[in-house]
Amino acid sequence: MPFVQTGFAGLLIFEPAVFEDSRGYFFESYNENVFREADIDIRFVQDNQARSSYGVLRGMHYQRPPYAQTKLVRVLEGAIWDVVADLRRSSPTFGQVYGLELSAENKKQLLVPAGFAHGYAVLSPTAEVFYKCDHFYQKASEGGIRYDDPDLQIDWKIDLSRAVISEKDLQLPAFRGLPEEF
Ligand SMILES: Cc1cn([C@H]2C[C@H](O)[C@@H](COP(=O)(O)OP(=O)(O)O[C@H]3O[C@H](C)C(=O)[C@H](O)[C@H]3O)O2)c(=O)[nH]c1=O
Repeated sequence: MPFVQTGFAGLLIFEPAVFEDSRGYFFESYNENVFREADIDIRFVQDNQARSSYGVLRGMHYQRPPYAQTKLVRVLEGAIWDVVADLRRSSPTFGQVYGLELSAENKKQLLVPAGFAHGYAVLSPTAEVFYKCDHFYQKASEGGIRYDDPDLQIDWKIDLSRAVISEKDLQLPAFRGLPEEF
C-alpha cells in the first residue's frame, strides 16, 4: 500500500514504487488509478513549481473555501522540511502541526487535504518543489499564518537567523483569532 497514515485525517504520505536499474531509476510520480484504488477521489487541475535556495521559508498558506486546495507535494531537486497545520475546527488534530522531510532522494510525497495551512523551509543549497492542486489559484481567497506563530511552535529545521521570507509572509496573522474557515 503506497499510502502511509500520519495520524491526521486525510493527510497521507505517498511512497511511489521506484524501479532502479543500471541506468538509474523510473517511477510513476502520479497515477490517478493508484489514488482511486485507495478511495482517494481527486481531480488535480493545476501544477505548481517553485525553486528556492537554502533557508527560503514559504508559508504558512491556504486558500479559503470554496477555493481551498488539496495538494500533492513532492521535491524534484534537493530537500525541504514540509509543514502543515490542521485548521479544521472539527478535527481531533485541530491546531496541531505535522512536518517531514521531502526530498529528491526519498521521493516521498505529501497529500495535504483542504483545511490545512502549508509551508516549507529549504534544507539543501537549492530545491525544486512541485505540487499538484485540485483547485485553481484564487489570489483573493488566500489566507495564511505567520511562520513563527507562538501557538503552532513550528520547528522549521533551519537556522531562522538565515531564513529568507517574503514581505507578504512576514505580515501574515497569528493562528489565534483566525476566523473559522474550515
Ligand atoms: C501560489 C501561486 C502564486 N502565483 C503567483 C503570485 C505571485 O506573483 C507569485 C509568487 O506567489 P507566492 O509568493 O504566493 O508564492 P509562494 O510563497 O511559494 O506560495 C505558495 O507557498 C505555499 C508553500 C503553498 O502551499 C501555496 O501553494 C502557495 O501559497 O506567483 C500564481 O500565479 N499562481 C499560484 O498558484
